[in-house]
Amino acid sequence: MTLTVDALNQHYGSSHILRNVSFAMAERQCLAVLGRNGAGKTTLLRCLMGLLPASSGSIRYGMVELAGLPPHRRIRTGLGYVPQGREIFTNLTVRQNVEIAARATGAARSDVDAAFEEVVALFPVLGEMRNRRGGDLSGGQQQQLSIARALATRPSLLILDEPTEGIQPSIVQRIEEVIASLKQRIAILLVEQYLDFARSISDRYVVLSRGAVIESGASAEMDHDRIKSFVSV
Ligand SMILES: Nc1ncnc2c1ncn2[C@@H]1O[C@H](COP(=O)(O)OP(=O)(O)OP(=O)(O)O)[C@@H](O)[C@H]1O
Repeated sequence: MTLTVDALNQHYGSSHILRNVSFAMAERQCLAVLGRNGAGKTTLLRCLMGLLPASSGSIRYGMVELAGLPPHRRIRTGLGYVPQGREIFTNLTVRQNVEIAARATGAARSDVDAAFEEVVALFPVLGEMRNRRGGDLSGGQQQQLSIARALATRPSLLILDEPTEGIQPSIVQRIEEVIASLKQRIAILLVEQYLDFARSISDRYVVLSRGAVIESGASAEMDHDRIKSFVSV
């Protein structure tokens, strides 16, 4: 299914944050969203998920208009979300975190077991830690759990907000491998500070600056130095 964002605007009070943001991404495509801190990337993702109300504009996924739908309905249409800062349930076990996500999409018990085994195949550490509380995991393990939880809803479009931010290098590599392995099976919308990874994994990119799309194109044709000048502080 195609995601089509058209003339999306968002305000925090009187601050106009997203300004007529428009882009489209095809089924199974990977889109990198680039931009400096404060450019509006997280705000864009939260609007896509329905966690923040957009002021105007359209977000269509396939035939469904998402604008106005609550987050759980967007998840049912196929959107999965890995928020910045992970936001796992710290008092629940690893297994319960995944289970809650799987059940949110109406999965039966056997599907929940299958969903858990699938994410353990991607992130073996989560199998070893299945009975630990989320809050007792390291930051990198929590990030893996956050990705696992999003995958347990079986998304056709996975939206990730800086999944490798502040994570130790060995785990960054595992996370990058998993994202790469998902590519071409599902669509991926990735906010990523590491330009090299963003460029290598994505098919297309958009650059946000002060809440507006100022550049977009095919990642293979990305001019590294030019884009770097847009995204570095
Ligand atoms: N709750 C809020 N109330 C008011 N303004 C906000 C709020 N959250 C974010 N903003 C402002 O909206 C703008 C966009 O922020 P956003 O977090 O979307 O940027 P970002 O590109 O994701 O940056 P970062 O990489 O730092 O997360 C910033 O100017 C920020 O100060």
